[in-house]
Amino acid sequence: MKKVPVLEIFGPTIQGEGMVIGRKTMFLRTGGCDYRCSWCDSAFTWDGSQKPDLLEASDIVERLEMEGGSFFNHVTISGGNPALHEGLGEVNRLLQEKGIQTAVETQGSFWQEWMTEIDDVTISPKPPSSGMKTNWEQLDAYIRRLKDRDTKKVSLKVVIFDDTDLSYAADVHERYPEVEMFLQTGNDELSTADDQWLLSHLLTRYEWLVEQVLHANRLNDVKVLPQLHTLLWGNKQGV
Ligand SMILES: C[S@@+](CC[C@H](N)C(=O)[O-])C[C@H]1O[C@@H](n2cnc3c(N)ncnc32)[C@H](O)[C@@H]1O
Ligand SMILES: Nc1nc2[nH]cc(C(=O)O)c2c(=O)[nH]1
Ligand code: SF4
Ligand SMILES: [Mg+2]
Repeated sequence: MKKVPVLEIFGPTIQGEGMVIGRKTMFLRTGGCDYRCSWCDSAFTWDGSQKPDLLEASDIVERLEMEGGSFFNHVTISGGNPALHEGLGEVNRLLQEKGIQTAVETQGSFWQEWMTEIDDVTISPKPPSSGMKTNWEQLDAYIRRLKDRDTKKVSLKVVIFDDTDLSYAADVHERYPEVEMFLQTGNDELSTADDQWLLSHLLTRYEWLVEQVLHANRLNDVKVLPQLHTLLWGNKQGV
């Protein structure tokens, strides 16, 4: 079995973003990413500042159960880019065998067959402010393979920092009108420890984003969200 580089396991907490926002969940965060987003809030997964543990699927599930006890039935797999790791297929299988639902967060740049088995897939293509480029044909194929699954769901989530990002989000929405779409406030203050100040700063940015969407006729069928966990706990890791 292929081992998985694990950066952190934490929870239960609430899912702070996107399609299952507010849901009680555990987090499994893998190490390594094929992107280098300028504003990545999880750069510790790829910049060498923190070292992952290489773990077997059964050990990962054991650690989730040690951390979460009997207080969870949902696990969110994030990173880094979890889609770099074949071994997560076995983790997903073991969790679902126990009746635990699964979600994944990925930018959609790498494919794994286990992706089709995940209950809630969030694909988060990166807008111009990130400095990354979208491969549209690759994204087309990704969404095609995920959107017609029976009881399992897929959504798109674009983080917005400025007007150019908004226009990119409208392009994404027009290309995949049938996929549920979320716009998320970008956090441009990743190093402050002043939670009260950050809260009001991010709420102001959320209000700006809402205003923009209200007046954008290419964005009539989207949901606009803040990162709830950042409002509650600031830039703290592992929450
Ligand atoms: C850290 S990424 C890990 C999963 C995957 N690499 C991805 O980008 O989708 C998880 C989510 O956090 C978002 N994110 C990263 N940095 C952010 C920031 N500074 N403000 C708001 N959202 C951010 C990403 O766009 C993504 O939707
Ligand atoms: N509570 C909480 N919700 C989240 N949603 C997406 C996260 C991520 O880093 O992928 C995240 C996270 O790190 N914490
Ligand atoms: S794709 Fe995700 S983890 Fe990778 S650099 Fe961008 S935000 Fe960070
Ligand atoms: Mg995060």
